[in-house]
Amino acid sequence: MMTRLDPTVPVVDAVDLTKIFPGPPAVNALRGVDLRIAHNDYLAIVGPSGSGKSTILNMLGLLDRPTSGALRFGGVATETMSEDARAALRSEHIGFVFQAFHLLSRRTVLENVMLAAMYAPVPRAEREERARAALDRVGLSHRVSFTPATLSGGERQRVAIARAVCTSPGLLLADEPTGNLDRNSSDSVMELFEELNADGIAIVIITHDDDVAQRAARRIRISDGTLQELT
Ligand SMILES: Nc1ncnc2c1ncn2[C@@H]1O[C@H](COP(=O)(O)OP(=O)(O)OP(=O)(O)O)[C@@H](O)[C@H]1O
Repeated sequence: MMTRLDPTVPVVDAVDLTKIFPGPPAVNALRGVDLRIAHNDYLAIVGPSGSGKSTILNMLGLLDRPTSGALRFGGVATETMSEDARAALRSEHIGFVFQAFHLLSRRTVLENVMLAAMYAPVPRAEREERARAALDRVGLSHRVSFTPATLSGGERQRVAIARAVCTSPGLLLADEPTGNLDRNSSDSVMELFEELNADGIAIVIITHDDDVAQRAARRIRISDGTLQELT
């Protein structure tokens, strides 16, 4: 069964992370990064191209390992974990949203969302109900049997968000989620993030859009692999 993260423990506590891509030439993508994310945080990461935004998001999402440093997820040390154990943590506690939606074009909206539940410890009998609830949550109950191609960009991103949250993760990681959207769709995605955050999901979002960054409660600038908290 699913277990929830303890809200009194940071969702992520990263200390002195470095990441060196060996190359050649070797790239120091993260240089001594400390980052603590609380269960109610809403954090935007901004920074120029190549500064390390995707690299840090991949660490937070347990998709990649640091070269050195420590990263605790929900209070649990992840450095010494097997890939299988990391994948299990990821599918249970972390939702991902991408700029390009990454929906399966031949599947319906409902099937796309149900697929996320298949990879998480959600009992088979609960998957459809969970997926329908998540789609209701993002305002797309009337689109369950459509295919992604028939939806607007904003609707597609809301399906992707439903897919990310249908397993009730404690952390939502979003890489340029509004990068392909017009202002109106972007605003509705941001409203949704604010509601999800108020419901207790920690959110980390990479963005180039100042308006999007301004709506986050916390902002961090990354430049050349070093973090700076903005006030
Ligand atoms: N697999 C890799 N092998 C070698 N170098 C890499 C690899 N991945 C990233 N890098 C380098 O690490 C640095 C940080 O890359 P990263 O993708 O984190 O930047 P970013 O801030 O996300 O950029 P963008 O905004 O363009 O997506 C860059 O110099 C990049 O070239």
